[in-house]
Amino acid sequence: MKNINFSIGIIGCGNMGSAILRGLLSKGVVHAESILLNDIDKRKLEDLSLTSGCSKADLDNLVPNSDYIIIAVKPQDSEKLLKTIASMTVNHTIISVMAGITIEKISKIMGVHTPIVRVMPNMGALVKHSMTAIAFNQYVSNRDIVFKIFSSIGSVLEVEEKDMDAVTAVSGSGPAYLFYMASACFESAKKMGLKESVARELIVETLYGASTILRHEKIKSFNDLIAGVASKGGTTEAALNVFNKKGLNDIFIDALSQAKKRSEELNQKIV
Ligand SMILES: NC(=O)C1=CN([C@@H]2O[C@H](COP(=O)(O)OP(=O)(O)OC[C@H]3O[C@@H](n4cnc5c(N)ncnc54)[C@H](O)[C@@H]3O)[C@@H](O)[C@H]2O)C=CC1
Ligand SMILES: O=C(O)[C@@H]1CCC=N1
Repeated sequence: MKNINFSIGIIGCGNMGSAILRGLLSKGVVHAESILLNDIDKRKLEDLSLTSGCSKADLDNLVPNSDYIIIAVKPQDSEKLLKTIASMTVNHTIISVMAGITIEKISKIMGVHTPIVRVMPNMGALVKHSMTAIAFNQYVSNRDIVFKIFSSIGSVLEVEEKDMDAVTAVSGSGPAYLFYMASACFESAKKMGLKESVARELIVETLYGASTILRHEKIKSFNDLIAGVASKGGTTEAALNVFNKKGLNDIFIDALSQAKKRSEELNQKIV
């Protein structure tokens, strides 16, 4: 990817902030010298700075020297931080990856004309397979750069901001649902007497194969894909009958709607 001349500040270098950083560097979107890092956890910051070659910076150094500021702290930690950086920003583009916090809330603190991007990536970012949804306010002029930043960690999709809480429930939290399912299959495999190493290999490769099929067969319905596995009167059908009888579909609907509701609640917790 062609290197472009702009600078990025990342505030919050935990799971998501550091995954974005690695994507940016490995895809050559910006050089390490053009990225500044900030985190209240000094040890984490030191380690990441050493391994990435990016400088650490206090906020009063990071903000004036970054064109794009990525906020990757927990939503609950954001209000004080946003208030602190509000007085230092001029023409900066603020990119929030925080669950729940709306563009309206951020602009209330940062100023109404501030260019703001609300982004929802996911943990696929660790292996450059994030599904990242992006919503802009009207003041963002350089959308291409935002797409480039997040293309470095996987796929990107522009969405309407009103859909972001649902997106968060579906793809933001989504990897955890699949890990949960993997864990449930693992427990069940062990109960049936399989060795842990065997069970893990079976589950991991099965998920990998199934997600690869999903990607290749984008136009096939999910039900057709299920039908391709489940023979009439066979083993899969026996398992699916239990899912249906116990209402697993409704459990998913309930669970994801709780995740969406929580995203909305997080927004109520600031200003
Ligand atoms: N982990 C995930 O799968 C996803 C997370 N997100 C969002 O990304 C954000 C970060 O989540 P994670 O990386 O998982 O959390 P994390 O806890 O791993 O990282 C947050 C980092 O922010 C730092 N921090 C806290 N207050 C700070 C402050 N005032 N100034 C500077 N640094 C500060 C913490 O020390 C920590 O290193 C959250 O808002 C979350 O909603 C979005 C999509 C997926
Ligand atoms: O659980 C959370 O709140 C964050 C947002 C999506 C994934 N992790």
